[in-house]
Amino acid sequence: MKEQINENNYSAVALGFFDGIHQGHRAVIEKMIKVANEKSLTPIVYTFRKNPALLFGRSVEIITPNEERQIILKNMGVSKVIEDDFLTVKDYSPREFVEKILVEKLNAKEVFCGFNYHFGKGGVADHNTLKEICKEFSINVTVTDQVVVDGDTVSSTRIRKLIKNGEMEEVNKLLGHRFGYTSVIEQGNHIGRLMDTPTINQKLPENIAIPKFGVYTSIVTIKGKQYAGVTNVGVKPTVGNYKPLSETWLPKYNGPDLYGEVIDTRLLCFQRPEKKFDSLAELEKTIKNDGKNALINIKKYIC
Ligand SMILES: Cc1cc2nc3c(=O)[nH]c(=O)nc-3n(C[C@H](O)[C@H](O)[C@H](O)COP(=O)(O)O)c2cc1C
Ligand SMILES: Nc1ncnc2c1ncn2[C@@H]1O[C@H](COP(=O)(O)OP(=O)(O)O)[C@@H](O)[C@H]1O
Repeated sequence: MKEQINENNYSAVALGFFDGIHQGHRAVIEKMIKVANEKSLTPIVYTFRKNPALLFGRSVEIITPNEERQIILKNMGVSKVIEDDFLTVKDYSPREFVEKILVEKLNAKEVFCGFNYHFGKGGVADHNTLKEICKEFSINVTVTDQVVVDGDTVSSTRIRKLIKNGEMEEVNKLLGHRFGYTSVIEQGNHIGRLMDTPTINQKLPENIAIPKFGVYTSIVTIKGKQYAGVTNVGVKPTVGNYKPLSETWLPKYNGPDLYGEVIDTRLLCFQRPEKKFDSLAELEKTIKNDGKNALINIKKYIC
C-alpha cells in the first residue's frame, strides 16, 4: 500500500537536510510557511534522520541534533517534520522521487528548496529538473537564492568550521539562534565543589561538532529559568584525560544539587583556551576569574 502522510489536505513542502537551521535554511522554510498559510496548505519539512553525506563516505558532524531540529521547526510554524530514512529514496530517479514522495506521500502543491538542492539517484537532478517534473503534476516550485552574510554564503559546512575555531559569535549570527546542547546533568569527580566552583557536567550530544576546547560565556536554562554560566568544553587536562565534555559553573546559582535535570546550555563567546595547570589552586583561581569575565560579557547578550 502507498504511504500517504497528508491525505486530507494538500501540502507545502520544504526539502533539505537542514542541519543547524541556519539563516539560509530559514529563508527557504519561512517562505514555505508563508505560502502554506496563504493557501491553507499543511506546512511540511521533508528531511532525513541521518545526513545523506554519511552514506557517501564523508563523516559529517552535527550542528543541531534531530530533537532540537524538530523543536526549532515546530516553533517556526511547521506542522509536520518528516525524517525519512535516506536509504528508501537513495536510488529513486528524479521522477520517482517527485511521484512517490511529493505527490503520493505528501500530497504537495507547493515545493520549496534552496539554490543548491540536488535529488534523485547520485544527486543527478537540480532545482531546474525539479521544476520541470513538478510542473507535470501541477506542483509549483520556489527556489531560494543563497543567503550571504559577511561576504560569504551561509552554509552548514562554514558553520561547522567556525564551531571548531570557537568563533561562537559568528556561529550564532549565521545560525540566527544560539549554538548549544540540551542534555542531562551527570556526576563528575566532585572536585568542583572543593574549589568552591561546583560544575554542571553534561555529555555532548553524539556526533555533534565539538567546539574548540576552552572556556565560553554561556546562558543556561534550568527548569525554565536562565542563568549566566561559564562553560569549559574539553578534556580537563589538569585532572585527567576524559572524553570531551561540557562543564559549567553558574557563578550566581547557589540552590540545591541539580543532578539528573535536563538543562540547556548555549555558548555565547570564547574566553580562553583550555590549559593544563600545575595545581588545583591555580585552576581554582583561574575558574573564578573566568566566572567574573563571564558575568561582564553576558551583559552584551541580555537586556
Ligand atoms: C570555567 C571553567 C574553566 C575550566 N578550565 C579548565 C582548564 O583550563 N583546564 C582544565 O584542566 N580544566 C578546566 N576546567 C575543568 C576543571 O578541571 C573541573 O571543573 C574540575 O576538575 C572539577 O571537575 P568535577 O568536579 O566535575 O570532577 C574548567 C572548568 C570550568 C567550569
Ligand atoms: N553554582 C553552581 N554551578 C554549577 N553547579 C552547581 C552550582 N551550585 C550547585 N551546583 C551543583 O553541584 C554539582 C556539581 O558539583 P561538583 O563538585 O562539581 O561535582 P561533579 O564533579 O559531579 O560535577 C552540579 O551538578 C550542581 O548540581
